[in-house]
Amino acid sequence: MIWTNDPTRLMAVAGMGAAYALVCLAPILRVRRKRLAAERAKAEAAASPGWIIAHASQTGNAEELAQQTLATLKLAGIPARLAELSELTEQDLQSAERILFLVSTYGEGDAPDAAAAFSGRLMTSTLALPQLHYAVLALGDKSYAQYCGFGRALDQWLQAQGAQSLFPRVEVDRSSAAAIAQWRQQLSHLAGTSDAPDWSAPAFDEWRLSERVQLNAGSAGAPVYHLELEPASGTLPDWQSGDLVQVAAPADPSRAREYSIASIPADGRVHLLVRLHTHGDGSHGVASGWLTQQAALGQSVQLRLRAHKRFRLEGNAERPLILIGNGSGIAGLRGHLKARALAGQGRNWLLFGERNAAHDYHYRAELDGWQRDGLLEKLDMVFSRDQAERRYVQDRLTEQASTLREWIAAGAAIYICGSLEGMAAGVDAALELALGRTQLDDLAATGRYRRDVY
Ligand SMILES: Cc1cc2nc3c(=O)[nH]c(=O)nc-3n(C[C@H](O)[C@H](O)[C@H](O)COP(=O)(O)O)c2cc1C
Repeated sequence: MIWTNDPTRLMAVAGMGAAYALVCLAPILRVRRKRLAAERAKAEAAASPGWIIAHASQTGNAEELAQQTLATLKLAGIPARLAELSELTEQDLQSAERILFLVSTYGEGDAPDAAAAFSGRLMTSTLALPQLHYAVLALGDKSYAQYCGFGRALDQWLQAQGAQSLFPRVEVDRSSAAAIAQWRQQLSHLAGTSDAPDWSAPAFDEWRLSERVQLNAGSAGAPVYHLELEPASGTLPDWQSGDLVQVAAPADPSRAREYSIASIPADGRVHLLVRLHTHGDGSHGVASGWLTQQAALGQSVQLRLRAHKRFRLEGNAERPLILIGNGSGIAGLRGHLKARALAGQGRNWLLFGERNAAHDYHYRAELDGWQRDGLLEKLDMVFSRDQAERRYVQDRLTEQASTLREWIAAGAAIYICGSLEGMAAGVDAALELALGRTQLDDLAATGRYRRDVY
C-alpha cells in the first residue's frame, strides 16, 4: 500500500472517491426518483375523484365497450366508475374532471331510449363545464342517414358548454374493429399503459338447425318462419327472456345478423322468428335467405348468444307487463310471456298487430292456452287488413288510454318489440298522448319502458 502525507495528493484521492461514490449512487438515485414519481402519480390519481365512464346503449354494444374501457383504466391504476348516461346529473357534469362517453344512436339519429331524458332535458340546457375533459366513442351504422347522430350531438353540446375534448371523437361503424382499436389506443395513451386487456368479442359456437316451420302460409306479407336450434355440443347455455342471438351467415360471416330469442332455456332450444327479406332485385337477404331457404335441417349454424340487458325483465319481473309489438316482434314478447308463465305471473297484457287473422295469427294456440290458464290477463290482437279501414296497435292503445293509465298506476312496465317505422313510432306517440312525455321519459329512465325495435 502507498501511504502519503502530501496534502495535494490526499485531496485528489478524496475527489476520486467522491466521484466514484456518485457514479455508484446515480442509478440508485434514478430508480428512487422514478419510484417517487410513480408513487406521486398514483397518489394524485387516487386523490382525484376518478374518471366516469358514461354509457348510453340500446342493445348493449356501447355498454360492453364501456366495461372494457373500465378494465383498461383499472389495469393502469386509474380510479374510474361506470355510470349510465341517464344517471348523470348537472352536478356530476359540473364537478367531474374526466368523463368518457360511449353512446350509440337509435331511431333516426336519436339517443338510445334510456338516454332520452338526458338528451331531452340536460342537452337542451346551458351549463358551464370548463373543468371537464372528455372523449366520445360514438356507435352507429353508416347505412342510416343520421350516422352517429347522438354521439355527434353530444360532442357538439359538450364543446358548446366549454368542455375540452381529450382527443377527437371516435366513430364506430357497425362495430368496426379498426375504430374500436383506435379508441383502445387513445385510452392506453391517456392511461400511460401498453398492456390493455383483450377486447376481442366472444367466438361463435356451432349450433344445429333442428326445426323450421312457416307460420304464415298464404299471408299477404313476406313469409315468416319459426326456427329451432340446438347447440352442437349438447350443452345448452343460459340466457334470459329478452336476449338476442347473432347469426353469422356463411356468405357474409363478418356481418352477423341479430334476432330476438323467442324461447327460454326451459324449452331446451333457441327459437327464432325469421322473416324472409327480399330485395328490390328479387334476391334474398343474406342471413334470412340462408336460414329460411338454403340451410337444411341438421345443418350447422354459427351462432352466439348476446345478453340484451335493456330488454330483459330484470327489476320488472314482479310488475304487471304491457307487451306491445307487431310482425316478427312477437319473438321477443313470446320469450317474456314464456318466462312469466313459468313464474306463474299472470298480470300480462299483450297488444299485437299483424295483417290478417286468417294467416298471420302467430302462436294462436299458445296464446289461447295462456289466456285460458290465467297467464295472459288481456289480449288485444289488431289485424290491419281485416276491415275496410286500416287499424294498428297504436289505435287500439289510444282507445284504451284509461286502462293503460290504470296499469301504469299499478306499477306496470311496457315492452315494445317489432318494427321501428310505423309501429314503434306510432306506439310512442300513443303512449305520449295517454301519459305525457315527462312520465314516458321517466318510465324510460327507470327501465319501465323498454324497446327492442328494428
Ligand atoms: C332501429 C335502429 C335504428 C338505428 N338508427 C341509427 C341511426 O340513426 N344512426 C346510426 O348511426 N346508427 C343507427 N343504428 C345503429 C346502432 O347505433 C348500432 O347498431 C350500434 O352499434 C348499437 O349499439 P348499442 O348496442 O350500444 O345500442 C340503429 C340501429 C337500430 C337497430
